[in-house]
Amino acid sequence: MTFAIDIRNLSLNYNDFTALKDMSFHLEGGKIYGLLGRNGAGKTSLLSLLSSFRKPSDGIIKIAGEAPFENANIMANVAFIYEKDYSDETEKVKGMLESAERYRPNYDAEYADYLINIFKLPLEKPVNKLSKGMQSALNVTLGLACRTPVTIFDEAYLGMDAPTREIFYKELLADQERHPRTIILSTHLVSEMDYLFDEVLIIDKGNLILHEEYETLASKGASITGSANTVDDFVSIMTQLSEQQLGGTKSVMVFGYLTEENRREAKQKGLDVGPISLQDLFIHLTREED
Ligand SMILES: Nc1ncnc2c1ncn2[C@@H]1O[C@H](COP(=O)(O)OP(=O)(O)OP(=O)(O)O)[C@@H](O)[C@H]1O
Repeated sequence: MTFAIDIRNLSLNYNDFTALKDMSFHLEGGKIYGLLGRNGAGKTSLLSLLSSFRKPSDGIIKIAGEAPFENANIMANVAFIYEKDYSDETEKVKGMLESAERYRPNYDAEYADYLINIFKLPLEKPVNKLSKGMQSALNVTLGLACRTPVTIFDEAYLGMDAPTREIFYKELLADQERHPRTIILSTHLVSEMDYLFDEVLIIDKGNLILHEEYETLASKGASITGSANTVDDFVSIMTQLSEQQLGGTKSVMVFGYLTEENRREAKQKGLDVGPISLQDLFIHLTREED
């Protein structure tokens, strides 16, 4: 089951500080959405609104056509997985799984056992005695096994080592294939996780500055390299993200779709056209002006 998400003119204020500004977007659901932004951009603020942890200051949130705040029907179908403080959590891993099974209608106990096994989590250990990475693996296990129509992972990998993160990514893709839902992943590990995303949203200082399909985005930028004058001439009408020059050779990153004709022209002029990564785009789109 997948739920669509509709956000219209959404704002969130913390007293006199505006964390989210007049944000609007639509997620049709059934996909993996990557949510990117610099520190303090507003990712957790947005996700906590979607998860009904907070009420918007202004604007409308609709999940499956309904406002989620204090709406038990919607809240049971949205899971928000984030780095919780488990220092006082004396419940055993086993007990946490049992609570999830009681509360979440789509919970798959067999799949949870499988994940506990591959993450090597001890069922009989109290949660506050687990290492940080193990606590994250438990969170991810609950997030995946609950199979909620909207599942939100807010930097859920924190503390996990690289092999454990790999297991998480692999399981996420495999389970999404079997049981498509609306998954939102907020992350700073852009180059490590970009292949997971169907669509990408970038937030900067409380504004949504980009929402694109990952495939479109990947073809939307390019690096143009060659002799400085020729490069300057070629990119003069394009949106330029950054440039580097070494002697007479220059490389400019541009944002925007290059047509077949553009590419032919570049080739004729002896210019190299290379891809740019989502990480490059992200860095340049959210760079502070000097
Ligand atoms: N409870 C709060 N009271 C006041 N300001 C807050 C509160 N929570 C967040 N903020 C502010 O709102 C802005 C957005 O914070 P948020 O946690 O949503 O950012 P983020 O994109 O998740 O950042 P990070 O990547 O560092 O986790 C920041 O300037 C932050 O200081």
